[in-house]
Amino acid sequence: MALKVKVGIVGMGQGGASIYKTLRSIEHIEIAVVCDCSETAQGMQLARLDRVKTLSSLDDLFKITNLDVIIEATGLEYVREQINHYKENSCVVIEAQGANLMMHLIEEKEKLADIKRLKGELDAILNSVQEAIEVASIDGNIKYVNPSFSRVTAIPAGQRIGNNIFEVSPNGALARSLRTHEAVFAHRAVVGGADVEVVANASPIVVEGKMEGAVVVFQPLTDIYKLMEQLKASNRVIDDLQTRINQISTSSYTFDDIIGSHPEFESALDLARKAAKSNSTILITGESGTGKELFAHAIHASSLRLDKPFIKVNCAAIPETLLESEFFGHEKGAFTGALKTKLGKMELANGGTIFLDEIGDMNLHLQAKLLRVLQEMEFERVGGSQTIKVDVRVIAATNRNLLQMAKQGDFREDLFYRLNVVELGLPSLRNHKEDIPAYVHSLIAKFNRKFGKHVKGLTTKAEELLMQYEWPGNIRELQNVMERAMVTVDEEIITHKQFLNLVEFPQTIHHGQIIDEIMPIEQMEKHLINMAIERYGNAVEGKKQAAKALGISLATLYNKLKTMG
Ligand SMILES: Nc1ncnc2c1ncn2[C@@H]1O[C@H](COP(=O)(O)OP(=O)(O)OP(=O)(O)O)[C@@H](O)[C@H]1O
Repeated sequence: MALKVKVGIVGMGQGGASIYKTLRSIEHIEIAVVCDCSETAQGMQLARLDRVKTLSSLDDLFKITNLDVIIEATGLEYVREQINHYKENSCVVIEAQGANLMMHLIEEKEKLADIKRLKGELDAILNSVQEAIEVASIDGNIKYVNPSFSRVTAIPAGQRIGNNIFEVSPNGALARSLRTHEAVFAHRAVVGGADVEVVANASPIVVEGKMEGAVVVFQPLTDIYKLMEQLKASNRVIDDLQTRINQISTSSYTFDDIIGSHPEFESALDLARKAAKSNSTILITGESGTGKELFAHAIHASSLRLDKPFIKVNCAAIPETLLESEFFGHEKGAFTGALKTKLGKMELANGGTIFLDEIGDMNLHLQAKLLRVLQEMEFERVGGSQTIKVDVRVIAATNRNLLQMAKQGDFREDLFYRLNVVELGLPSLRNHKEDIPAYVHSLIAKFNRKFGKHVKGLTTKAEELLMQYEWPGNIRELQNVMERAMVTVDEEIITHKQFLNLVEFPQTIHHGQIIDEIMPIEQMEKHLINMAIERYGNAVEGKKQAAKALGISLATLYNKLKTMG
């Protein structure tokens, strides 16, 4: 441990107290004793708080040995004389004036240490910043450049410092700021003495209200361009992710949402549940409204891919010209309007399931491409050359007879067999009418919630009516009819009249039955056509006979069936 200087202070009024305060913070000084004839002197109280020895008489002070220094802070002649007379020989006496000078020196030294510390910090900052910095005095004399200045301009500090900015870079931001005494922002210029184009900001350096010089901070344009490129690339990634997030959906239904216990329906459910666990491609067939999409959702939701995307593509709804790009995505500029790269549904579905609804409406060209994807799980974006590999499970659905279409050349036979690994045929509602009460029950609960009603059920006659009807639109049609009935009903029980009064609701006409309600002719026509198809069958031969029975040509029947949907 370093030896401490032992100090005693005599006179602890204002002057002595301030000397005391300065000395007590200095590490190598030990204030051994303080002395004042007044116990209440300002410095005496301070010393007592610090547990420093306090004395009220000089006689006691002289009894203390080994003091290195006595500071005389009373300013009184006789006190000084006494101290000089009685002190030990080795002890030095410093008078208050001298002590004050010493304090001043100590303070200056500490300020200097502060400045040095600040300079060290500033140096570290200036050396580490990426921007180039140059400082000049008011007459243009270059005083300082940081390491980045030399990196950007390739001019070593030694060659730059000492030059005059008005000579080496008269048009730069630094010279301008020195001339105008104002800050200069985003100034583009070529650094004098180097061939580098930069963007600079300069500011005057003002000390106590007086301008003493200026400082310039600049970056080469290439750095800025690089940053802009990086920013653009990041934005592209963000855009792609955004598009992904917007487009990715997940399945919304599970098997729990599917109602139906008729044996024919139940066996379809069984097959779907089993197929869900495998990775096989599934072709769901069935008339419109039989629940094909609902099944596709449920299959995805109980497959191993459930937390991956479920992407639906309605092949009939997308214009043929866009189908390929919707499917496989496109590169920026692949065609007019392709302003940016877009991921296709196939890529978005990666890891999950793609549901190809109305697959029978896909054109032959795309069918060929789809076949390749199914076989190799790879494709290229429209306008792109990079092959993209994916892992997608395909569920396709159609209400058309794909096999027949394949035979007529309207659908690729090889694709049909690829899709038809598991064929899941959903029965028409008229083939499992026994499930109607269960559907009705669940629909009443659903629409009670939706419309805030308290409907409890149907009259027997109303239920009979629903059971008699053939439901060409299947469960979707039943849903629509129930919704309309629920909107209009005011009672708690829906009667058959409720259904008859619904304009759109077609009435069942059995063979030989007399029509007792007036209805629009168009509606009547629909019934007759349905009746004929029902009687003679939906196959081409059946339709020929139906047309004959209705007294119209086969083409007219097809047209009418098309309009009826
Ligand atoms: N078994 C069922 N249980 C409950 N709701 C069903 C059932 N089947 C179908 N639905 C409902 O009927 C409506 C039509 O079903 P979905 O859209 O799945 O039929 P689809 O066969 O895909 O029709 P389309 O061929 O016209 O696209 C949906 O609102 C669906 O939730």
